[in-house]
Amino acid sequence: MTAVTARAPGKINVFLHVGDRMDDGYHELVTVFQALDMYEEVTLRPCFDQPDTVVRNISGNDTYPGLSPVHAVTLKGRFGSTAIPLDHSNLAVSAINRLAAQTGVHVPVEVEIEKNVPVAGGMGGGSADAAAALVAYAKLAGINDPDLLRTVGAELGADVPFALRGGFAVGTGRGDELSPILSSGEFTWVLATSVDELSTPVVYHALDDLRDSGKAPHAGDVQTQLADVLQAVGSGDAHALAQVVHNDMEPAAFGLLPAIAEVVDTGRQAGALAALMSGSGPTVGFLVEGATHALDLTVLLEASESVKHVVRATGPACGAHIVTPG
Ligand SMILES: C[C@@](CO)(OP(=O)(O)O)[C@H](O)COP(=O)(O)OP(=O)(O)OC[C@H]1O[C@@H](n2ccc(N)nc2=O)[C@H](O)[C@@H]1O
Ligand SMILES: Nc1ncnc2c1ncn2[C@@H]1O[C@H](COP(=O)(O)OP(=O)(O)O)[C@@H](O)[C@H]1O
Repeated sequence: MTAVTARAPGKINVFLHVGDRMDDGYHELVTVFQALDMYEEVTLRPCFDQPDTVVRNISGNDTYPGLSPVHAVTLKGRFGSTAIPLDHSNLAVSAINRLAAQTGVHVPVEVEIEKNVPVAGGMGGGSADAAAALVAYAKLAGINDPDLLRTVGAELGADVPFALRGGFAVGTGRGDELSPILSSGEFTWVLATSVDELSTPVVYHALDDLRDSGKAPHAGDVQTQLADVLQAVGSGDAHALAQVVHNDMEPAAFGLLPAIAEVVDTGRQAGALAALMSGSGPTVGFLVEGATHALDLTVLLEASESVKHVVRATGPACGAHIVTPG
């Protein structure tokens, strides 16, 4: 049995409408995801040579009382030096634990995660780690059940089903109920990551507070806006999409981190077709016309003190898939 590598994409929400908080604490979303060609890569190396008696359940929690198939976790890649958990709460480890527990198939592995999506930036890097780990473990363990991967993915996080699917899709419910959208074109983004991080639940709570205190409007009817977004996506025209991108979380995130609004202004003044915070932020995506436009904008954004990295990406990109063996 040889090593298996799978990739899963980061994302930007080109449209993010946040409904009111539901009884389970989650918010009902109507979002349009676009997968970007920045991929997390998860490699699983079987390690049968290590005797079972020394296998430790690195999950060490009550949910998976059995031994975890995961012996070790390492990180690499452009964003691999960022602090993320390497225990049972790592989303790739959690994905493997859940899939092994659900299927009863236990293949001992070492996990390597190559992080190419900015961490805690609203671009779904952790969700992509989970999606890639699910696909890689399924391949290694001979589990041929896409529905099970989707179910386990949704248990791990609302964004995981989209990382599995990729492309363009409307997400409803928690964002995990997906309907694919056809698009005829390719869109180019320049993404400015922040020197600061934002926690997703903190931004959702801040939006609730703004709404409860009357400082932000409660969610209204979304159908017309959504129809416009679907038409723009279908046209493949970046100028058309630029007119309709929208993110309800922006006022909450800008309140928590005013530097995001400054970065948005910098990109707008530099001629971006549109400026849009990705998900719960703080990464800002700028829609551009193509490579030359992207380069000009990159130079200007790199001069901003609030910007950590500037990354170019195009979408739509494909969902989680096996890279090796072919
Ligand atoms: C905001 C979005 C937009 O795509 O993306 P990110 O900014 O995280 O990338 C998502 O809704 C994030 O999805 P994901 O990060 O997978 O969320 P989860 O792990 O399931 O949930 C983390 C927390 O976010 C809040 N949450 C998440 C989804 C949702 N529809 N309503 C919520 O209120 C809840 O407080 C939950 O406890
Ligand atoms: N593989 C992972 N396992 C567990 N946590 C992760 C993983 N990758 C990132 N994180 C953590 O999850 C949180 C959200 O990160 P991430 O998924 O990158 O961003 P976002 O939710 O904003 O799209 C951060 O606290 C980050 O440190």
